[in-house]
Amino acid sequence: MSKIEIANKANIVILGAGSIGCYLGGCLLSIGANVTLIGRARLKDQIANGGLTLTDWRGRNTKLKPADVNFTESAEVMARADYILVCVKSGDTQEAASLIAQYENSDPLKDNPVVISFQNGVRNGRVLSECLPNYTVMKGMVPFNVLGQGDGHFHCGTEGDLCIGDKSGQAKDLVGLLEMANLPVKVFKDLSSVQWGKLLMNLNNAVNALSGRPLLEQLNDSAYRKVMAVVLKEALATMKAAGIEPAKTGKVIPKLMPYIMSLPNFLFEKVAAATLKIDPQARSSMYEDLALNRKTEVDYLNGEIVALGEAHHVSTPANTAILKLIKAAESANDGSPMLSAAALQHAIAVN
Ligand SMILES: NC(=O)C1=CN([C@@H]2O[C@H](COP(=O)(O)OP(=O)(O)OC[C@H]3O[C@@H](n4cnc5c(N)ncnc54)[C@H](OP(=O)(O)O)[C@@H]3O)[C@@H](O)[C@H]2O)C=CC1
Ligand SMILES: CC(C)(CO)C(=O)C(=O)O
Repeated sequence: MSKIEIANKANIVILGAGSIGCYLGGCLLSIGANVTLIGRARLKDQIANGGLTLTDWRGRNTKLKPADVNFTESAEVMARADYILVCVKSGDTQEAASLIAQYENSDPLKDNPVVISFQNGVRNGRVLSECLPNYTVMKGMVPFNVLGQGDGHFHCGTEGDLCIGDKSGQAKDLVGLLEMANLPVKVFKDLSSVQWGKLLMNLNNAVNALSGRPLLEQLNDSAYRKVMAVVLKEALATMKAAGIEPAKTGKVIPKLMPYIMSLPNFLFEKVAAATLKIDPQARSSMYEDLALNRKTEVDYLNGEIVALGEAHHVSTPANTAILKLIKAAESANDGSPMLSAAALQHAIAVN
């Protein structure tokens, strides 16, 4: 079967059309794949008015007309899906799973759809599997950053290949389509170590959100990096105690990450020049959550490290402090607190 035939055949549903959902779904739509986005009215209206625009740091500039984007608020389309890409925030996974379950065995001629979690954190795949025992559930990992720019425009500001844990080859058609849409995919038998590796990178989400700075500016500041070095050291210690081996998901091997973060600027620039392909405007998804007064995923990122530390008797004061600062920012409902690196160092007791 040709890729175009596959494109016409596989029925792909994106559950949670936000930054990642619209970007993945929009890229797939741009090659003619059969995709429906399930999301909220506010985005439906934006897309109905001006369509969907996808840009990236390499110069992608894809514009989809309103009529070319199948966007719905109704979950009913899942009854006919071959693939469901779960792109909601971690706190909404349980509800997403319940919605999917409502359409179990809808089509007597087809198997239940393959469900793939394209979410951060290490729990979502498990939550979906537990709620959907009669489905094939796969873990996915999105390495790049996507930020909504308003008016149905989503910009991808960093590089990296998508990853999928697929031991049965059932994601083959989807992988073919993603690659055709210029979204390269690495397929693994088991994605757990990749997810723990990505979690290490995502520990910067909170620091970035608290700083209120673009990622590049924050990472180029040695004082913010010093905070990250401590956060990462703690995380690596908890993982070691738990027998978890995080995979390298960026260009640096995990155990070197705290050392790279501790380098002075002139050395960091040399070492990181090849690794920091970050658009000057890119920010973490947690920054976006604070800016839009939404609940963040901190419980599934730094909170995961705190929980792992508790379970394995490793103290995690820096991650605990960061977790508290994010919770305080969530309660304040006033966007990023724009904390200086000195304030963060003080909070996590770095001297
Ligand atoms: N943005 C990024 O750069 C990256 C994000 N990720 C991960 O990807 C996942 C998605 O993140 P992101 O795209 O930023 O999140 P967004 O908040 O931008 O998108 C999720 C969307 O799903 C909607 N939603 C939630 N539940 C439902 C539902 N039951 N039915 C329909 N729509 C629903 C949300 O609406 P509402 O807000 O109203 O609930 C929101 O619009 C997260 O786990 C994140 O960590 C990974 C790599 C990079
Ligand atoms: C791509 C990255 C690491 C950017 O911070 C991310 O996963 C996020 O923003 O949630």
